[in-house]
Amino acid sequence: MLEECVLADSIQSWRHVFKLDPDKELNDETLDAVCMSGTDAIMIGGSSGVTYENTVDLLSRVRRYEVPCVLEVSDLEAVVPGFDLYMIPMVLNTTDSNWIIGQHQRAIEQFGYMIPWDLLVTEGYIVLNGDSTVAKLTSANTSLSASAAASYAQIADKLMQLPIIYVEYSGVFGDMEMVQKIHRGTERSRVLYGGGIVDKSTALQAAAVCDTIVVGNIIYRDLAKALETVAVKDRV
Ligand SMILES: CC(C)=CCC/C(C)=C/CC/C(C)=C/CC/C(C)=C/CC/C(C)=C/CC/C(C)=C/CC/C(C)=C/COP(=O)(O)OP(=O)(O)O
Ligand SMILES: O=P(O)(O)OC[C@@H](O)CO
Ligand SMILES: [Mg+2]
Repeated sequence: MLEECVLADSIQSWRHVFKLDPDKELNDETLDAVCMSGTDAIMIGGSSGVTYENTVDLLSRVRRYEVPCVLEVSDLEAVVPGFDLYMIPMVLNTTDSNWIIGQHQRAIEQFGYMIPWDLLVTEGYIVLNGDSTVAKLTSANTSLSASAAASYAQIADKLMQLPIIYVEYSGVFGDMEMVQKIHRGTERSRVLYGGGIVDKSTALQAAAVCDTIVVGNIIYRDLAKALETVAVKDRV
């Protein structure tokens, strides 16, 4: 559990994050290896099938460990108290305002005075894998040139001053030149990259062009390969 005074600032030092999906089965042995791996944080989230029940269940299991645990909010029904931080995605390249501000407006109206604002961290998502569930769900315009993607990132960094830009290729390894261009054009926002990191090699390639890598699906397919990715923490 993080100390309150360093909560939101702590993301500035993260190099590696494991993302766990409450909608997927994970045995205790695998969870133990993930939580004890040396990763900087566990992010709980998914784009479908996330419920209050499966989120509470996973949080309570991760809480047996000291590693920070944050919730990436994708569904209001699954907002569970007790996380270290709440990551709030806004999809910058959506064609439907619901995914950039609509759900957020309704959430704030519904939760009102209960919102622990200090624990909320906004993520400007740039969704780039057109075949992913998240791209389809959010009607993202994924056919972007590198300069178009970089300009979305500059909106997040300079106009909106968001703490995080999340370059999301969920399911496939992305275009590292594009990620590098996004990163180079960003001054203040931390650039997270996720998608198709499946071993030490892909982890190192991605880590070279962003601030923080996020590793998801491989945990469920090949634990040993997933654990290799933590090696990025040894490199500057
Ligand atoms: C008392 C207490 C604890 C209160 C909590 C306070 C709180 C958190 C209040 C809510 C404040 C707020 C503004 C909430 C926003 C609500 C909301 C639902 C916003 C919409 C978020 C959004 C844009 C969702 C779209 C999907 C998305 C971007 C999800 C992020 C995670 C993601 C991309 C997972 C990928 O999942 P995966 O399953 O791997 O996907 P693929 O199948 O595509 O591979
Ligand atoms: O599941 P993968 O492809 O590793 O992607 C991680 C994360 O960016 C998903 O939101
Ligand atoms: Mg996933």
